[in-house]
Amino acid sequence: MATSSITRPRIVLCYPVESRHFARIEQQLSDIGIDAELIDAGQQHIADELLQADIYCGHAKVPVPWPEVVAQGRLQWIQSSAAGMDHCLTPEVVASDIVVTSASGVLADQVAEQTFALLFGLLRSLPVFFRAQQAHEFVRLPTRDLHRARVGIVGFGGNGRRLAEVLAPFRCELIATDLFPHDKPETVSQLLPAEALDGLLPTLDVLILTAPLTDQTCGMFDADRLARLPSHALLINVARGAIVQEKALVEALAAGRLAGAGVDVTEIEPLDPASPLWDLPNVIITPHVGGQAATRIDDMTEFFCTNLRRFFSRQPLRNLVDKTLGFPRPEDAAWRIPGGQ
Ligand SMILES: NC(=O)c1ccc[n+]([C@@H]2O[C@H](COP(=O)([O-])OP(=O)(O)OC[C@H]3O[C@@H](n4cnc5c(N)ncnc54)[C@H](O)[C@@H]3O)[C@@H](O)[C@H]2O)c1
Ligand SMILES: O=C(O)[C@H](O)CO
Repeated sequence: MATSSITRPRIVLCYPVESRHFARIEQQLSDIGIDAELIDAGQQHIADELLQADIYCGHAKVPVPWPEVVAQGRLQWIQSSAAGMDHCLTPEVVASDIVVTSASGVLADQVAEQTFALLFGLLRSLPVFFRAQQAHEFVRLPTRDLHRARVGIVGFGGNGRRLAEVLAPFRCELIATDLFPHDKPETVSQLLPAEALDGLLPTLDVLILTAPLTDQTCGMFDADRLARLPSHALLINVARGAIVQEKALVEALAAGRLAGAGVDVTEIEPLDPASPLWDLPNVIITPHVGGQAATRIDDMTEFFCTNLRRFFSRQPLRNLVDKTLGFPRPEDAAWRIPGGQ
């Protein structure tokens, strides 16, 4: 882990903090006796600021000159304000000594609510009813329930676990798969290894994706895998678009081999206005807003404060990213500690 022996650390923030978040971080530093230079970079100055930063907390999707920043040798720690590390783990960062921590699970409440909205929107046929409403038509058709449904969750980290807590009271059966299938909570009937996925798919009514985008998950839902789902199944993707091959998804939905999809994320964002996904009647698209609810900045700031305290007292950081895996190992994940403290 990086050392905390910097004389006057320069901490650069690049996520949309308001003055109260800035003040909260200053207070945290003062509480632990650290005299630091705290800078709210904003996106315009991020490149210049990062060249002189010891610690960075923010999004990696901003134009960061990572090769120069890494070559400068000053940056010790990146606290990503995103859970997904796909924009942060550049080859230079991976090869460097820079410690990287993610926001895994930090946005779990927000993502669970988004998933809930997409799932119930599809189960209760809201796309059909919205269109009928616009046409002033009183259309009635059968709707579906969540209770008694079998719901698969792929990726059982911070988001998957919180989602299971939110859905369990509906008395559906929840079955999760994970690369590290440990610590099974009571919310799920089974926590299976990732390899069990293909056997699970034909038994599901709903499939929810909450895994990170990695070499292993990229494109993993191709036509063959989608075809394993029953034709009445619904697919919800609140993870990363590239986990699902969009062309295969469109074909499966259009042919009725899949009943519906709710996607907060797409292969390319923004989604191309010409994409056939827009016009499918059984699809709800939201523009990658799952983790964007207003409360996220408060939650992110609290999490950064926790890790700042741990960094300067040389305790292991929460959500330390295993750069080879592309996400934190379960033993370092914030979800293992209530409140992530
Ligand atoms: N829609 C949004 O706005 C939004 C918000 C936050 C996160 N995300 C996405 O959701 C992902 C998950 O977020 P999180 O906070 O739960 O992260 P996390 O790191 O806490 O959890 C990811 C889990 O997926 C598991 N996993 C990895 N590879 C797998 C595989 N091949 N099969 C099954 N499981 C696998 C990991 O072991 C881990 O338990 C992020 O990586 C990010 O891409 C999207
Ligand atoms: O990964 C995340 O936290 C969200 O998708 C925002 O990038």
